[in-house]
Amino acid sequence: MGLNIADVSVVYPAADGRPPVEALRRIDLSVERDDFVVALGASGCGKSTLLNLIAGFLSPTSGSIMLDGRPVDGPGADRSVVFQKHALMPWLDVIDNVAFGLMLRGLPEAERHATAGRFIDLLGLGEFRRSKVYKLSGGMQQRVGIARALTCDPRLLLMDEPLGALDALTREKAQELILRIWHETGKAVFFITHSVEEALFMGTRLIVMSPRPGRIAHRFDLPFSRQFLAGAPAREVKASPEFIRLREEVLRIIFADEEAAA
Ligand SMILES: Nc1ncnc2c1ncn2[C@@H]1O[C@H](COP(=O)(O)OP(=O)(O)OP(=O)(O)O)[C@@H](O)[C@H]1O
Repeated sequence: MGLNIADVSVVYPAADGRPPVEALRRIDLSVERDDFVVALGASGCGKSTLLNLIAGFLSPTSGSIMLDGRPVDGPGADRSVVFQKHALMPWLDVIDNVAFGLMLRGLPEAERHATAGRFIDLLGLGEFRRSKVYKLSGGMQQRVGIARALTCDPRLLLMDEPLGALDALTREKAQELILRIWHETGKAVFFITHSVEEALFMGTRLIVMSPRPGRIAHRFDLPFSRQFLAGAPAREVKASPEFIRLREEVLRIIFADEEAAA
């Protein structure tokens, strides 16, 4: 069970005089419950295309995508997406932003506020429930976006560079928070980042993609998030010899792709 992507290719058709783009070629990937799969790779290697396929925003040109044994043929409540730009509604307060998906499902206010409140507390935003989101910092707004995604109780959380716009310190704190929440809620996660350090720290599995055509070029099983969740300080994990060795190995792969593309 879980997500199963089998032999998936995507070709964007020719448009406006531009030739077709083979964005993904023959992708095989499974994401099980409790997996935290991170996708990393040079710009244009198809990471967002892959996420959009899983979200059901896009259909594959060939191949199949199954979630819990059923074909993915459009967006669904079993998947939630968190983007770098959080697309919150600035005129609503935190709780109504977080409860928005539940409102669309027709749940009564008391019920949706009770559920939303649990995730607001989990994300450390309890005292800001009634604040308008435009008054919050970028990091807090991103936490509102994550709480909103979790409130819909998806099987799979899809995150497209969710921390890319945050400053370094807030980003590290947010990484740790997301790992704790992942651990507590047992969600499967598919996470895109451009940061090698973030990818290594957060994933249980890492796929490194290569461009033209987009494909999975390398796969790694990672121990670091579990070391952190078992009590090791994050900076200590990120400074360990094994972490640094893998970081250099992955950086070499990505630099080689960037140079080949230049
Ligand atoms: N709607 C589209 N029509 C045509 N080509 C597209 C479309 N969307 C993406 N592409 C092309 O498909 C390839 C993969 O794009 P995609 O955005 O999935 O890569 P990415 O790895 O997410 O890139 P980045 O890291 O820059 O966000 C790129 O060559 C891109 O230009």
